[in-house]
Amino acid sequence: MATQGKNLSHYDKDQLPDAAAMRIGIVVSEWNDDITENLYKGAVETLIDCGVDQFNIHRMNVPGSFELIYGCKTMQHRSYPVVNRRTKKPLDAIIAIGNVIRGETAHFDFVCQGVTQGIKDLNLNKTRIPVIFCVLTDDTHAQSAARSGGQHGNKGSEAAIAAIKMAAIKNDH
Ligand SMILES: Nc1c(NC[C@H](O)[C@H](O)[C@H](O)CO)[nH]c(=O)[nH]c1=O
Ligand SMILES: CC(=O)[C@@H](O)COP(=O)(O)O
Repeated sequence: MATQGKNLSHYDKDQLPDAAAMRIGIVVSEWNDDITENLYKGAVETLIDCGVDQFNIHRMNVPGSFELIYGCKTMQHRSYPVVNRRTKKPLDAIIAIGNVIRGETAHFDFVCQGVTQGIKDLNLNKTRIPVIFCVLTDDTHAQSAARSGGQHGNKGSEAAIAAIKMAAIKNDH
């Protein structure tokens, strides 16, 4: 089902695992920040609505979507200082937030392919911390706006739900 057939912000809290003790990292690209900030807002609001403590949500900014790979890897390996200094416990999941909009050249295709493959690879490494793909790859700004708090909901909210579900899988195995 394409996004047009569903609302990205719809979820049922009663169907989710307990997220009260979860620690979530969010890496945010600064390219198209009008879109990525809305995605971040949607993700944080949903995480808190589902029981995640706001002090257990850790943010990192990177220049563009291609740098999401390095930023998420840094968080995974716990070298990032923001990870809970007191408990020194690793994160339970990471959300990668970006927005790539097609331009005049093939750069769009290479950035999208690179980020997709890079984030896929991060889900295969030894840290076992899942990285959620919250990268809008659209032909127009209007499509991105519709998916970051517009008529189709907010992909940031969808990513927050995925992060909670995957964190539970990580912690149960
Ligand atoms: N055109 C977009 C980019 N391009 C920048 C790359 O992501 C990267 O930062 C640069 O190539 C340096 O390594 N990034 C986006 O996130 N969105 C775009 O639309
Ligand atoms: C995805 C991009 O890097 C793209 O927005 C850059 O635009 P252009 O292809 O016109 O240089």
